[in-house]
Amino acid sequence: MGSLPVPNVQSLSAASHAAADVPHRYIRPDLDTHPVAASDAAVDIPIIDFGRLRDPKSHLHESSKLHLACQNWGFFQVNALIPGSAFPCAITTSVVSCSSYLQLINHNVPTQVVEKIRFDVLRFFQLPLAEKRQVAQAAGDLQGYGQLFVVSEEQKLDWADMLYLNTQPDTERAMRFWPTQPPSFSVALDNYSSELKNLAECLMEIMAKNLGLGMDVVTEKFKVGIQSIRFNYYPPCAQAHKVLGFSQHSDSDLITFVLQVNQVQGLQIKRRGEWVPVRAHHGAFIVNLGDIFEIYSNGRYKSIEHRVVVNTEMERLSIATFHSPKSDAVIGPLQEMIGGSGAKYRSVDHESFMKLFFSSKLDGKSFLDSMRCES
Ligand SMILES: O=C(O)CCC(=O)C(=O)O
Ligand SMILES: [Fe+2]
Repeated sequence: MGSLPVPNVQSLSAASHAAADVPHRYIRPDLDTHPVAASDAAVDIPIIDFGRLRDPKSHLHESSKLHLACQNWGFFQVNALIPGSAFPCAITTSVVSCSSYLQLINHNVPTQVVEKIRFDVLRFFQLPLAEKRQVAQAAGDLQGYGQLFVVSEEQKLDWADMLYLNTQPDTERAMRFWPTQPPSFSVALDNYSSELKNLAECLMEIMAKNLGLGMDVVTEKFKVGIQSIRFNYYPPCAQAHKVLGFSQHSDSDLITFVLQVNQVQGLQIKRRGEWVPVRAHHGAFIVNLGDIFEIYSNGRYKSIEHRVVVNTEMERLSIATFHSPKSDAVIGPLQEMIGGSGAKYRSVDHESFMKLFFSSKLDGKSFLDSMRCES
């Protein structure tokens, strides 16, 4: 697997003060042709209360709201702020539905766990390049500091650097890629990883039940087998409107949680042919379903196409946490989901699925399209 070596974008950004300094491999001439909705397009955020989801008296009502939102969009926002507080206290989740997000409030992921990883990742990317390179990707490896999805010398490149690590199970951790600076990074990441795994399993259980699946399927298919975390660093760019921080793609996994580390927006989701900016609240998790969820549900819940734009003045940072089934799982429509219309996707083993994903250039949902059965 692995990715072709490319320049460090943080250094490029520091060196390219004028528009003409941005190398042509990052410039996308067709970017203007993709319509972008006004930045106030994402309004009316419906709220799902996680407490109400767990309360037998209100569960039915809340989970049917969640189901509708998943069916229509498959995009969530998990907000860690309570009104009037300078610090996040309770995690709230919102799901983007047809014209809105949906928020799930009252979820108790400890504030300090979120704040600690946010603080440490900022400190990591502020280190001098030589120090960050202590955990540089090795040739042929996905994990470490560098880039992913670069498969040819011709393709356009993303204006970003990243650090990618396997975090669950412990046996998948390659500690040589875990930063030792700042010194608290590993503990902060370990804590964050466990909390997010629990949160992912909680939400997936409710979603699977909403699809009519029994506890046996939940245990077999919706437990987190593999979790990996990608720290994204998008430096400012003198030609921000001509580059992308992250090419359009859908995630390959079951469910992803994105934490925007600082207050610079940039994530956009595709809705009815238009790119819609996602306004992440401070301390919010943005949750989206990945391709495996779409395949498992035989297309009832869809993964969502998204991309990241960058800023002329300010850096942007995010942490994306991916949850996939166990490595020996079969990735294909669940028997219970196939129904009369037949399987819409092929079944493959998880390893082949991941190899295929990481050896492709990111291009919208084209990877998932390659998994569709001929009709
Ligand atoms: O930076 C973001 O907001 C999104 C990152 C993302 O889509 C990813 O890491 O897969
Ligand atoms: Fe993504």
